[in-house]
Amino acid sequence: MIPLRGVALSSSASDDLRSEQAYLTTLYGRLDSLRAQADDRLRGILLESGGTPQGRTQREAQRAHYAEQLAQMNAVENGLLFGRLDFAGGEAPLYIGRLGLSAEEHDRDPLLVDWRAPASRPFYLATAVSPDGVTRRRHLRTKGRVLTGIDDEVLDLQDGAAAGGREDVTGEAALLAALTANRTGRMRDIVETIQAEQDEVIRAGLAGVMVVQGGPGTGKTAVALHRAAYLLYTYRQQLTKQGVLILGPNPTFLRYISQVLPSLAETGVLLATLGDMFPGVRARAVEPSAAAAVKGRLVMLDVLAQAVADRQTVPETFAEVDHDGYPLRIERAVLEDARAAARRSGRPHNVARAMFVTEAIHALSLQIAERIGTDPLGGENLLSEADLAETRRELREDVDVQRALFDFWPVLTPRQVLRDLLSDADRLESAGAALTAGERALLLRDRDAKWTPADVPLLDELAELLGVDDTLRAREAARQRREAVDYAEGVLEILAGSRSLDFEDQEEEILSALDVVEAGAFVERHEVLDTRTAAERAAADRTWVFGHVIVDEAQELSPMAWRLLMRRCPSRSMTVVGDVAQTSELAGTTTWEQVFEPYVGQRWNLVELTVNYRTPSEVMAVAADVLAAVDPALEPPRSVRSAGVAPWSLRVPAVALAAEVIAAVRVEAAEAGEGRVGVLVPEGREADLGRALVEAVPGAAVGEQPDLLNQVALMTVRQAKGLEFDAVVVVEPDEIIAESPRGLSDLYVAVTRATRRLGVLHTADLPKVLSSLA
Ligand SMILES: Nc1ncnc2c1ncn2[C@@H]1O[C@H](COP(=O)(O)OP(=O)(O)OP(=O)(O)O)[C@@H](O)[C@H]1O
Repeated sequence: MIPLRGVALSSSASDDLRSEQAYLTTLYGRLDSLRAQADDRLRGILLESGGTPQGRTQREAQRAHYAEQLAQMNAVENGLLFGRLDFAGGEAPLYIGRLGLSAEEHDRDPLLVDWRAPASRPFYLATAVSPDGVTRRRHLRTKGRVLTGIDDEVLDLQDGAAAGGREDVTGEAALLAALTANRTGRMRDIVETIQAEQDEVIRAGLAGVMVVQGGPGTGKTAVALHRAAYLLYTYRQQLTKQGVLILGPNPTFLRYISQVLPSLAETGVLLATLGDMFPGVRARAVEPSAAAAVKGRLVMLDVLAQAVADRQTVPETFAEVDHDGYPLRIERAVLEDARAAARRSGRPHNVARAMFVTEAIHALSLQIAERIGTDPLGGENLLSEADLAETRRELREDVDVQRALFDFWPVLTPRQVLRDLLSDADRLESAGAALTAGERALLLRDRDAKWTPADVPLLDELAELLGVDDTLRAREAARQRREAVDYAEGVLEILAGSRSLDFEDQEEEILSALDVVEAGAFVERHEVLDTRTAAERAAADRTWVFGHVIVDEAQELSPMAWRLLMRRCPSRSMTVVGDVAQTSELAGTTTWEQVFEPYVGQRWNLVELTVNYRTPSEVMAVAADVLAAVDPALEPPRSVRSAGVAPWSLRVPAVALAAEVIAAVRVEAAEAGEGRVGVLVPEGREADLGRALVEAVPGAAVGEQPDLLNQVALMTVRQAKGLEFDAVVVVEPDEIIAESPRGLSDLYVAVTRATRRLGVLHTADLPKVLSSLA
């Protein structure tokens, strides 16, 4: 590192700084002029109006293009340039940054190469042993538009060894600076210091399922996000249209990672939790994990199919309706036949309904024919085919008949079926024969209970089982269009009216809007163009098929949740990152084979990340004991650094626990300085300790969605999934273990959240797995 101030610089170092600063200034100059150009063009487009529908579509596409360009250029204002490669043999150096820039359009020698371009790859991969033609890798540090420092790595075996460079990391100084910086409550991008094993994952091809297994802190989340940016850059056309989905474990986590893609100038990605995956539902309620576990099992497929079948009913013996002044008996057998025919069609419930109605009406029309058309002389029925058709039409239009048939085979929505099922013990018993009585009891809840994330795959499955009757959809679309045309006719009438006022004393014929356009065409011209991005449209459409799906903390997803995701990604172009040692959810997985075998057989790739960038070695030594208890076969990831601070534990009297938590938070907050402190507690203590903490430390973040921007946040381990803090205080580890059959994994998650300091507060004996802290 060459500091700018404080230490006298050698003349060559200060020359370097001066010339790199000059280059940086040139880059910003170019960025400014491109930004001004895009801004001008955008303004021009916004001022235009009218034109043909095609013209408007083109204009809209241009508007979106320039708006995106501007957003991208604004996003890279900070950290535009961060690297330089020098090559052997006098080749011109390459500058690497967040965006590609050329002096002129289509210039072959770029001023700045996008970090995702193939040419940038040696910046992440070249080593002294395998330099790939690179003689020097330079990290350039900037603040705003000012260069603040330079780190050089000479990729020469001898010089590298002399400088004590490590072979296992690239850009060591820049990496350590990033890893030891205070946390801010928002994840930062790692584009300047991506490591070789991470780069392999980020730049893997688009096709197929790639599973990235790695212990805590190995950068799985970071890699997943950078991979999204890489894929969007490399396969832009395809992915901009279809969109990329990133699924994270909870809203707090999504907020935590929300800045990373925008800082990489990518915004077209849908970030969602499982609870967001059914449009119109924001499933946020918390339920006992045992209930979620039942909902996550594939046995629910039978339960749901039966719940739908149970809505297709028949009367005990018959039902009677009034038709055309006569009582009409609808026999059980008629409905049974109609039901059997509709079920045999194999169509979803709402689609098969039309067949049920047709069959029932056909049978009823024969019944009527028998009553009124029987030939007293014993000949053929007196009603002609046309009479029968007329009878069927009358039956079809008879509101009483319609209502009766609706009751026996109603149009259903997923929400209605699931709500009815989960709030009615009888329905549950009937549909849930495949469950035990205990499991059914776990599912039973109030009718007005709020949706939980585990409900979402069930809603999605029901949507498949129920289907949408296209004739109903077409009827609704036709109705909307009729309304629009009526409205347009109204508008055109007003125009016609104004003509007679304005021009009544003029001789020549003046064409009004009404003369040149009929209402239908008028509607077409004024239909609103869908200007939403693929991500926005995908969020609103349950059947949207994504170009690529990235799943984080994937070990937590249940088999039912995987079904939902696979439906959203029939191409199976997926990146799945997780750690089977950290699984908390009872319905989650502890082996990846189990997840993918049913969908892709053996056709998935497993990549492992092995270096822990988050947790220092002192903390990781504690975590390794916990991991050994989870599964002795699992290897802890290797810490890339030590923090020089020993983890601590403190036994406190039970009555003083809250006071001790507060005291520990104060000490840790002082130690953390600008950094963040996380207090991780058992679920059973969250409310009480949260209350006590907020009273003593105003502004501390607690509750369902703690705001991580606060310096101190208290939460359960489940909420802390994927997060990190400079200092972590784990409270009552034995209770964390006891709270769940996966309690040891939860404790493993808890002790691996710290980037610097770890402390444990306990009132009972320390659990054996933490005995190294005693
Ligand atoms: N190459 C890198 N350069 C700089 N920082 C990195 C790098 N790789 C990872 N990190 C940092 O290490 C920390 C851990 O990364 P991340 O959260 O992605 O790990 P993870 O594997 O998802 O962990 P967990 O399984 O605990 O959720 C983050 O602060 C991340 O920014």
